[in-house]
Amino acid sequence: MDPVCVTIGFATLVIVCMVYRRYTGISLADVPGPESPSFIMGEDHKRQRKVLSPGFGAPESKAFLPLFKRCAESVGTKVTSYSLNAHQQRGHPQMSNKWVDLITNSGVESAVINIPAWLSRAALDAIGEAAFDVPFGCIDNNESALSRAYSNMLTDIFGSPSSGQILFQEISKYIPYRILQFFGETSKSPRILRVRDIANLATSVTKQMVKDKAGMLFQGKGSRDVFSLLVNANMDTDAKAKLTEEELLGQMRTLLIAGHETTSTTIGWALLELAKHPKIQSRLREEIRAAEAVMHARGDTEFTITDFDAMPYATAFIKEVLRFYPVAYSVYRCASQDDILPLSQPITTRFGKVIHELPVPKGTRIVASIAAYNQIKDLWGEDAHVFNPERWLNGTATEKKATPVGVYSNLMTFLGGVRGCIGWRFALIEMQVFLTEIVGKFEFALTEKAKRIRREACMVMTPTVEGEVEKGVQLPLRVSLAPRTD
Ligand code: HEM
Repeated sequence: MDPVCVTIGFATLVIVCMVYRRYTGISLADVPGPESPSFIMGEDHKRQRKVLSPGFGAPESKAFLPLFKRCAESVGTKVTSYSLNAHQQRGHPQMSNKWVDLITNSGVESAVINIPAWLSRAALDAIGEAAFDVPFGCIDNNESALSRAYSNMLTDIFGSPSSGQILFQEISKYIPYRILQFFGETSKSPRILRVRDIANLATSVTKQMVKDKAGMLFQGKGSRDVFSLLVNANMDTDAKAKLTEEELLGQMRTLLIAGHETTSTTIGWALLELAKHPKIQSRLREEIRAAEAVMHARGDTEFTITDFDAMPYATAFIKEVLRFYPVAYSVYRCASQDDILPLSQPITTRFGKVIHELPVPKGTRIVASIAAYNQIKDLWGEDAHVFNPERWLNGTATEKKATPVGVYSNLMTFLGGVRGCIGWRFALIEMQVFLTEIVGKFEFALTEKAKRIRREACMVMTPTVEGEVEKGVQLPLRVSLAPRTD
């Protein structure tokens, strides 16, 4: 079916459809926990979303800019615009500083770095501090329990399922939930064991954080992290709408997962495109350098959101990365009621009938492809299948769409409607900060393995190497220090 058909009326679908709890089997729900917003439906979802929203507004997300910068860059960054707590003021070696060490110790002025292994930990540190005000220290210690638990998590659990596993997922919808739950709790399958380990660790980490947080908030010491805002919003909510402790834990576990793997993987794909396209890389770096010069001229040492907004090429590049690599490539829904979906363009069925609307009977399971929508030629131009940031500058992608969708730039990457990504601003700022920091400092080139990178569908679109899929997430790029003329 033409992708247009899949996506027409997408926004309507999002509103009328519910997350189909068991579509992907029990394992998915068990990672963030059944009480997480991703798996809650209807009124409960509305209630949870209302309490969570104050933590993700534009000012709240912007306030994390210095923190993201610190997680991306080197020791002892001077934090200016956001008053960090004692943990956060403590400078510790961060990602790009460690890369400089690897390059200088290599003896050949460049090093092959497996990018996701670093970005995932840096993003985990960022979400730890931004969402919970807790320094996880994953960049410093890749042997920490959290680093180990999340390393290769998605490929281990969802990557390359066997025929038997696909069959099981399919028939699981006919198995009563309690039996599935029992299976989840007792199975010795390596994938289910992995889910149980992560779920247990996430529960114990989040429980401890809730305990610490409750104590601090009780003493009036809460800060501006998302969880403090969440707990405060929950306190102000009337009794009926309040979240239970289980729900609070579910929220935190969801943020841990939704908030780091998505953003770090997107940044990884961005670096791959830069390695593939040296001209795009140079142009982006030139714009970063020019913006640095402006920033230094006014006596600042850090970019502000206004600086990022004044970088048209960087903005176009990030939009193109989000279009070309929507890491959450599909969403899964089940119609909660009969509906009829109007089509903006008629389609011809297999039997030659031209139809202008699609009937969607209650119970229909829908896999809506975000990746397909983001490459519709009618919307993005004839070269929609090509990575080309220029489309955002020359008008192909910037024209006002007849049916605007999504929360950002008509892209479906963060979805839209009542279940759209709550963390999209947060993700965008994190990407701006990480990319300007690392592209300003480092140059990226392809390695032989990077020429064999494939998109692995494991809930998040992750990079693996063709012929080495069993090794999990890999994106080895050759990294050297970017030349400076100033
Ligand atoms: C590039 C980065 C990201 C992408 C592409 C992305 C994409 C998405 C998508 C497509 C959904 C809808 C999933 C569905 O309904 O099946 C979603 C939901 C969600 N995202 Fe994101 N996300 C990103 C980053 C983040 C970050 C940084 C956070 C938090 C700090 C976050 C928190 C959430 C939450 C809590 C939900 C569930 C919302 C709800 O059901 O009400 N995401 N995201």
